[in-house]
Amino acid sequence: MPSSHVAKTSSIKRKKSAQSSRQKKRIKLENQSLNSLPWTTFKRPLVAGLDGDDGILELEEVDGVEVVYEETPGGKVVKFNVLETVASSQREDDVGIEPDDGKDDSVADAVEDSPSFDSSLLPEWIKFALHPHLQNSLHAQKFLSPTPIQAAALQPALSGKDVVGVAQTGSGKTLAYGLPILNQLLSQPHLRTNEKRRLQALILAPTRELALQVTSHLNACLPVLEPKETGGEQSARPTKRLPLVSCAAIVGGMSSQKQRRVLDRGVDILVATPGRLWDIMQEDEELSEQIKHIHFLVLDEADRMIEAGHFAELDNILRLTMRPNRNDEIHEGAEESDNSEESRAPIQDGMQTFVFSATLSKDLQRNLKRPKSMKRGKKKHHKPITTLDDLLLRLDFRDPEPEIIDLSPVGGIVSTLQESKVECLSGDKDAYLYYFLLRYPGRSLVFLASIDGIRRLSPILELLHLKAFPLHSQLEQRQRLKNLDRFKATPNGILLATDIAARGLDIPEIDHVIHYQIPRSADAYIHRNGRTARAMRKGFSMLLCAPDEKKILRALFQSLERQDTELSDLPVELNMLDKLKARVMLARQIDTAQHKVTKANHERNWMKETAEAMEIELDSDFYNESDEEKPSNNRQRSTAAKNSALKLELKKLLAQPLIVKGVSPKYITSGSRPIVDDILAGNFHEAMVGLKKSDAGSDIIKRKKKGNFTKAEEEWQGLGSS
Ligand SMILES: Nc1ncnc2c1ncn2[C@@H]1O[C@H](COP(=O)(O)OP(=O)(O)OP(=O)(O)O)[C@@H](O)[C@H]1O
Repeated sequence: MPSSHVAKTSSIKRKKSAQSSRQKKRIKLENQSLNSLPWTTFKRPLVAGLDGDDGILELEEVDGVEVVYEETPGGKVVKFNVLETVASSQREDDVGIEPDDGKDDSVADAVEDSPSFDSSLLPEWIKFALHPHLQNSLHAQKFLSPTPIQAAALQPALSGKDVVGVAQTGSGKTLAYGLPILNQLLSQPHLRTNEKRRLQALILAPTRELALQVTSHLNACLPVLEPKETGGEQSARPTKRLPLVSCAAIVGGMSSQKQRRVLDRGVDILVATPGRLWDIMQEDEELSEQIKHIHFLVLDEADRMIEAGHFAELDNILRLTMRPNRNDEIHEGAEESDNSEESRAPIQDGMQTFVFSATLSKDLQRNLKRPKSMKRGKKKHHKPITTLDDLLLRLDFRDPEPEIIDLSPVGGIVSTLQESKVECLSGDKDAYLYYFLLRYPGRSLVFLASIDGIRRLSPILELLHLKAFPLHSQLEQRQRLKNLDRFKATPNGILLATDIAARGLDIPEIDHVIHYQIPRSADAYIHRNGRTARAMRKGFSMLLCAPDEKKILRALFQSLERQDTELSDLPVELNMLDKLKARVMLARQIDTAQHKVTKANHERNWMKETAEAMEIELDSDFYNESDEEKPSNNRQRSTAAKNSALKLELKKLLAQPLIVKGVSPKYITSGSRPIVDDILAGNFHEAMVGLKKSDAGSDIIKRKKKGNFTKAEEEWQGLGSS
């Protein structure tokens, strides 16, 4: 069992022994295999307890199971007896609802729980006639009206059409495709049977985090069926309630054993990253077979899936969803598929396809509109897919005229977003970033071009007492999720991320997005910015632009059909910046010195360990030299002393108040910038004496003269605070 996935069998035993033997006798026992036990995720606090857990990402427990050791001729055998009357609630947290084997007759109970809903409470949703469960959850989540993309996509999707939806980041695309799927599944007769569920919908997402997020988002719209109390002797024990619709995630980096178990029990909706899904499909013919018969196929952030290099897996998975004749056409001339025989099996003809993204080119949308015959003619000469256009043109839309809904704003600007830039030398970027983070406290997501950049910046910000968490592909999955959790739970937290965090992540209340380097493409710029200003909230983005990046910035804006001059310059208190530069310099020096010591120690230890392992004797020179580097020797002591001195100096600098030019902290009513009124009004900046508390967007607006505002800035002023 992987370390990230530990079963709490000890607690099972405890719980079991606490029961009265009288009750035990009355309960019928059924022997089951380990994988078919009614596992449920063990709820742990979000942040507390994350440390010291040996990196365990997720715990599972089973309730009502007796572990029995049986003596057999072959030795001792462990058996698991499940108490038939007992089962736990099936709701899982981030990985989705884990459905059961469907043998329990409480399914009918679940269906009877269908609530009625007073639709007049949600007048804006009435015309979609959604299932009462969905209306209930929309109301509970305070989604009182559909977002524009939901309003536009729901009608065609509910009436069975294929939909390609393009809408700005944070505009509610997940439910634009999710509600039609959930609506259909909630109304299906299969819920009234005890059969194992067959896969109905497959949602493909480019990253693990996005797949998990989509799963939670959909699960949040499903009713939570409380365990039902049974009367009489067993009244203390709840009976199992099956989820009406089960939605689970299959992603890399998490226990594949558990994910297989979830699949074995049957799910209605599978949200997956192509890589892990394909891995599992290789060993699970039944799953491949089920995918051929799905009713809904969704590609979320399809363009990113191409960037992430999931071509082969994606292509293989998509082939299974094609009708046989279409599959032949598309792959004519291409390599023979491993599944060519299977792909001739009858396919679910009524499959609906939904493709959603914030960025799909107009050309592509036009191409999708073209008659099928033209597309086919063109495809015959095509090589294997390498672009999004290739991929989408290969999708086997059953609908001859997929509904194309493009609500993307011109140039990708979200109206609630205020964009800005700071032009500075490369070497000054750390200081400007530090200035921004101190001047405008809030939750900030900083995008860097490389993992090395994150590794360099992370300790510097820590030395400056800022709470920064890294997120990049070389971190283990559990560390990635941990850091995301910490970032979400830390007020004024900072996430240092590569473009892995650019798409789809819906982290509430990100106030600022900072581009430490110019993003590689216009799409990346749009998606990165899309992590803030979501769901009509205000957001702010800032680009740090070095002289050699200006050309790239201009080109990037040209491809967005915009001018880079539209970006406002962030006002900066330059004398404050000088003080911050000194702190940053010191932090860098300390980090470099620490890095040198760690590196030297690593190398020395490595040499010694390798020599020992290979039973080689090292030269006496090595010991003489390395003796000099022992912690007790002079050189080491002097390095340590230097480091301590630097740290002390930084400590002093950090303790000194940052005072704006013209302010007299002693005589607060005098000086060229009297601060008494701000102090009395409680409107003073805590870290920078002499400045008012404010947000970056308002500071830009204040500096501009009336009439010089861009359209976006005018709209931004009309919004309330976020
Ligand atoms: N009808 C609604 N009313 C209010 N909030 C909503 C509504 N629908 C969705 N939301 C909220 O809006 C936020 C953004 O939704 P979602 O993640 O689906 O956006 P998206 O368009 O997929 O973004 P991205 O392109 O960045 O992936 C979520 O927090 C979601 O809960």
